[in-house]
Amino acid sequence: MAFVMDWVYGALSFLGLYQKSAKILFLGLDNAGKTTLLHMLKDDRMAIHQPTIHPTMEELNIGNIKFRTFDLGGHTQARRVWQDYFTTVDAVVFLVDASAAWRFEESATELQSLLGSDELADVPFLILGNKVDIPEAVSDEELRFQLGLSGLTTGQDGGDLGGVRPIEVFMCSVKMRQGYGAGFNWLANYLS
Ligand SMILES: Nc1nc2c(ncn2[C@@H]2O[C@H](COP(=O)(O)OP(=O)(O)OP(=O)(O)O)[C@@H](O)[C@H]2O)c(=O)[nH]1
Ligand SMILES: [Mg+2]
Repeated sequence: MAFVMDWVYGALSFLGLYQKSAKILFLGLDNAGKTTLLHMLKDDRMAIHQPTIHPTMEELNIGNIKFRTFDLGGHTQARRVWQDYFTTVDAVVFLVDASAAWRFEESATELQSLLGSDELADVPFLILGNKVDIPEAVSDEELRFQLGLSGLTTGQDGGDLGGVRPIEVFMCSVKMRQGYGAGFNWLANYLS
């Protein structure tokens, strides 16, 4: 909880300087935890959600800063509309269920196609390996390897990359309120 609040205030002071509203897409396969994360950020509680069928826009208004988040469904048919949301995106948060090894290949395919998209060429990607509370969840290194990200990530310290597109993996458990705060803190470094 403290971590999330740290992120909120950290990101706010950062974004506040620039009077910006950030448009953030939450993407990833169905069942990865996108809607759960969004509502944890919004309401700070774990709610049960139906699979997302229709794209949902949520505005997180904190202070005078507006975060516009787009939660898109992850099942195969819903993925077709992802690209309709790519214009003027400030960041992509891509969730992966780190405990579902049988879906890593499918997840890697979707992620690599997003990374290769012209419209998202300069957009920072925060990749969250979710559900580390489940014993079957793989390690950070294993997930990077499975997603084809070995050697492509830019470092968790959030430093200046001299124009290289920021990509990083953070392991987390939305359920346990762990790990994603650090990920958003990292991302805030690259929202200008
Ligand atoms: N154990 C565990 N379960 C989680 C965690 N985060 C989400 N879940 C569960 O994962 C399931 C799917 O979560 P959703 O948030 O609906 O997933 P989604 O990515 O929005 O899925 P779609 O809307 O179908 O694309 C739910 O049963 C959540 O309770 C976590 O950190 N740990
Ligand atoms: Mg959903």
